Amino acid sequence: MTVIYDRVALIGLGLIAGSMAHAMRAGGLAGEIVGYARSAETRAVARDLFCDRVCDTAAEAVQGADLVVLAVPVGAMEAIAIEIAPHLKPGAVVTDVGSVKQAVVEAVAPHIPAAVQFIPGHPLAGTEYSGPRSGFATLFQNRWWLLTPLEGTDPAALARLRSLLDAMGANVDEMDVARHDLVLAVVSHTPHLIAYTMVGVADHMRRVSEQEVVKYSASGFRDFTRIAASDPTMWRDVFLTNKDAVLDILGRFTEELFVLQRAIRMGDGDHLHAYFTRTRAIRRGIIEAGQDTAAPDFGRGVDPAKGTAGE
Ligand SMILES: NC(=O)C1=CN([C@@H]2O[C@H](COP(=O)(O)OP(=O)(O)OC[C@H]3O[C@@H](n4cnc5c(N)ncnc54)[C@H](O)[C@@H]3O)[C@@H](O)[C@H]2O)C=CC1
Ligand SMILES: O=C(O)C(=O)Cc1ccc(O)cc1
Repeated sequence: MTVIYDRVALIGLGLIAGSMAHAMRAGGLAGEIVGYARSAETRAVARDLFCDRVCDTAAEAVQGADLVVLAVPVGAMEAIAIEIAPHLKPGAVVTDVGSVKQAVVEAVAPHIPAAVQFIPGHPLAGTEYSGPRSGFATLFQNRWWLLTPLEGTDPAALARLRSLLDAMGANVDEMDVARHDLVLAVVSHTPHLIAYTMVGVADHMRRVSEQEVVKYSASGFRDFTRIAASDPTMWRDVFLTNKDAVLDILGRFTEELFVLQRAIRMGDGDHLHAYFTRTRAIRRGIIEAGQDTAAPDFGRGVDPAKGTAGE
């Protein structure tokens, strides 16, 4: 039980902020946890469940805070940064948890005073649930937490933030901002878009085939529905702000899809078999690297590297 920051301010009190607060409380990592959310109802729930104190404005919440965490949708970051900037304590650290980094850096960094360090971050951990009741202390256990420090970041401030994330159970890594957005477009953003699309197709089908799609949905589709139940505001902002990287990956995805489509049409079993053998090896590589719990799980719940994947 070592206090790492005397006062932590959480701006936005949903899944991620709530999980951070639970984890900090469980580990005794913060002297005081102060929170701000737009709605009085969210503030009241957060006060009951995980905040020591809540404030009616973000400006008030950050006063005297040693660490400020921006945990709102990516599109809301700039307005918050503008509001809190004049009230930040010199020497404080501001971090964020947004799923996209370039857009957040552009929206937030220009407003942060020189006496305050801004260290952007992103936990690769989440669920399809949102809001102040959805958080839990173990969300970040053995999950990646990527930091994308900017030029001139104070090494001591970075080390302190890393020690907090570490104490919450996360595996911390540092990455360049642009690389982060490209990698996340591959492992998280585009897969989410594909899930949204597939569930949309099934919804359309349901109108044709009545209840069968829901009744007989096997686990591949059920995983898609879980992902497609994620917060619409958050994901709208992800796609609007990581536009270039997602469009790049989506272009590659459609090219591959057309090749597979043609192989099916032509009855080219050899092509399909070779392709699926290659993708199975990628899954095996993830398991062997011990990363199966630290990466977003878009899998079918059955491990093809260990047994039969059929159902
Ligand atoms: N949900 C997930 O699986 C993950 C989310 N993230 C990122 O974390 C951030 C927060 O996400 P969650 O905690 O999941 O969301 P959430 O929906 O559970 O909580 C968001 C909070 O922000 C507040 N908020 C929303 N719009 C706002 C606005 N315009 N102005 C001020 N406050 C506003 C909401 O009232 C709520 O308190 C997002 O930037 C998201 O990209 C990062 C990793 C995983
Ligand atoms: O629930 C899932 O499968 C996720 O992929 C969680 C997630 C969502 C958004 C992120 O930026 C990081 C992780």
